[in-house]
Amino acid sequence: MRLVLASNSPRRRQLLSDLGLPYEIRLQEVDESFPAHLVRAEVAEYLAAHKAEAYRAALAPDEVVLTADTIVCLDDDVLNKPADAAEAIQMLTRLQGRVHDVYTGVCLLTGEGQRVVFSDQTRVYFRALSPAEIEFYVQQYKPFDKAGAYGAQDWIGMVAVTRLEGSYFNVMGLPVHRVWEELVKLGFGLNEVPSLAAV
Ligand SMILES: Cc1cn([C@H]2C[C@H](O)[C@@H](COP(=O)(O)OP(=O)(O)OP(=O)(O)O)O2)c(=O)[nH]c1=O
Repeated sequence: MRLVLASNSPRRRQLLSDLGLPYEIRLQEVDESFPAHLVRAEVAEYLAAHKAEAYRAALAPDEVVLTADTIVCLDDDVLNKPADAAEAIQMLTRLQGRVHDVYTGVCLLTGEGQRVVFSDQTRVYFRALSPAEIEFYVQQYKPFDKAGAYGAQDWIGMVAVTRLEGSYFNVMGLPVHRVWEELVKLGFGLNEVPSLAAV
């Protein structure tokens, strides 16, 4: 089986590399809109599965494509990527001092048509941030490629996140523990992970 990662996200590439399984990148433009009636956990799974469908026709029988989508949920709202600095500041002003949930949906689709879709939830606690801290973060880090306008792995993660319930890697964009578990079921294994001596 050969693994294909269909993702533009540098965090997902890094996490999958750290997991140790060899993979190839494949990319195609996919629309990221979703039906309004879906509830939170369903949105991430829907988008991950929707992304995978774009690759189905071109998959070789021995390939499995991995797609994912991360969303940030606050109250009843889904926060996607901010369009500009003003929207990023607005999102972070809402998130500061609050608890929110991050969902990452993942789809694994094999060339033979087997499809596994799952999602993971992490609860993230933010302490109160000052307007100056929020503005500093947005100006310096320009988090426009990140759901909810923040990266738990960068400066704001250090100064704002006081507590996590669930997987940290899930917040970064890939619930690697679940990905590993499902890939093992599909036939991947330790024999594909290079030993430390060989790295
Ligand atoms: C909440 C949070 C999100 N993110 C990132 C993960 C995702 O890359 C991004 C959410 O956008 P996604 O639409 O999930 O992913 P993407 O468009 O970057 O990549 P692709 O669709 O090609 O796979 O936000 C962080 O890096 N850190 C965080 O703490």
